[in-house]
Amino acid sequence: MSEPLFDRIALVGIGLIGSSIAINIRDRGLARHVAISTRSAETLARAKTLGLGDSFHADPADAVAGADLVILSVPVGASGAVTKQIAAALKPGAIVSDVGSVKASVVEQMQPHLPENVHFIPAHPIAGTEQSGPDAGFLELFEGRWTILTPVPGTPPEPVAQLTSFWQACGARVETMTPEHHDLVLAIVSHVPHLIAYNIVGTAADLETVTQSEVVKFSASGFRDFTRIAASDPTMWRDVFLNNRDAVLEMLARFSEDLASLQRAIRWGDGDALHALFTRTRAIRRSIVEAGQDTDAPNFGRQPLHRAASPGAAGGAATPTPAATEISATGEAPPAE
Ligand SMILES: NC(=O)C1=CN([C@@H]2O[C@H](COP(=O)(O)OP(=O)(O)OC[C@H]3O[C@@H](n4cnc5c(N)ncnc54)[C@H](O)[C@@H]3O)[C@@H](O)[C@H]2O)C=CC1
Ligand SMILES: O=C(O)C(=O)Cc1ccc(O)cc1
Repeated sequence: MSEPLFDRIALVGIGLIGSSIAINIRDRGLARHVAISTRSAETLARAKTLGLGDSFHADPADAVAGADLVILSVPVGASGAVTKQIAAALKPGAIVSDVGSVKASVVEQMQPHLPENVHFIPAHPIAGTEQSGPDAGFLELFEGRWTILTPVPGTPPEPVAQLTSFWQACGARVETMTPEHHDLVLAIVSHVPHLIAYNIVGTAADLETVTQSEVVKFSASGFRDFTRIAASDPTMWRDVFLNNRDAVLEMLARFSEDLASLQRAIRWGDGDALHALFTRTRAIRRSIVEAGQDTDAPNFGRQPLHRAASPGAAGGAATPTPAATEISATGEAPPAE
C-alpha cells in the first residue's frame, strides 16, 4: 500500500458523513491514525464498537491535537461552537475543513476562532442519504459524487491540492467555488427541494378528507420519493435553512412565481404552457442521467455497508461532465436581477 496522505486525521462528529469518511480513511489507508470525537458519549462508544478510528476522545481538543487534517462533520449551526473548542489545540500548518451543506455561514462562524497558522478549507460532499448516525456510513457514499471546496482567499495551493487528493481518494470529483456561489447553487438543487418535500408530506399529513392510512396505502412513487427526503435529519435541516436563509428565500420567491404561473395555466386550460415546461424539465432529467448523477444510482438511499460494485465510480476522475459543468460554473455569483 502507498504512503498515507496524512499522518493523523481528526474527525469531529461521527454521524452519516463522519462515519463514511472514517470508513474511507480506514479502508483506503489514507491516514496512520484517525482520532474521533463527538458530542454524545453513546455515539462515541458506538463509533469505537464499529472500529471507525484509532482513538476516541470526549474532548474534541484532544482529538485535534497533532492532527494534520481536521474535519468537522456536525450540524452547520454547531460549527462555531465546535471550532471555539478546538482552536487552541490545532497544530500549526494543519488543514481545517468541514462537510456542512452551507458554506458562507460556516466560514463566518468558524474563521474568527481559527489561528492564522492553519489552512481553513471548507468543503461539502454533495452526497448523502436520509439516514443519520454512525451506523449509517458506507464506503461508496462519495463515489462519483462532487465535493465542493470553498478555500478562504489567500489559501496556498498546496493544502488545497492535498485536500483535493483526499476527496479524490474517497472517490469524489472535486470543484472549487466561492461560499456564496455554493450557497446559491445548493439552495436550488438541494435545500429548496428538501423544503418542498417536508412541506408536501406535512400537507398530506394534515388533510382532513384523506386519512393518513390512505396516504400511506395509496402513495404513488413520486410521493414516496418525497417521504424519503422528508425523513432526513430534523436538526441538520433546521440548521441548513437557518444558515442559508437569503439564498433559500431568493430561490423560494422564484419557485412561488413559477408555481403561480403553473396554477394559472391549469386554471385557464393552457395545455401548451404545461407541455412546454414538462418537455424542458424532461430534458434536464435526461442530461442528469447521462451525466451519471441520477438519484437512482447506487449511492442514493443505499443501505449502509452495502458493497456491490458501483458502475461509473470515478475513482478520482476530475473531468466535469456537461450537466455538472452547468451547475458548478466558476464561482461567480450570477448577476442580480
Ligand atoms: N446527511 C447528508 O445527506 C449530508 C450532510 N452533510 C452535512 O454533514 C454534516 C453532518 O451531517 P450528518 O453526518 O448527516 O449528521 P448526523 O446527524 O448523522 O451526525 C452529526 C454528528 O454531529 C454530532 N453533533 C451534533 N451536534 C453537535 C455539537 N453541538 N457538537 C459536537 N458534535 C455534535 C453528533 O453527535 C453526530 O455525531 C452537516 O453539517 C450536514 O449539513 C453534507 C452532505 C450530505
Ligand atoms: O438524500 C438525498 O436525497 C440528498 O439530497 C442527500 C444530501 C443531503 C444534503 C446535502 O448537503 C447533500 C446531499
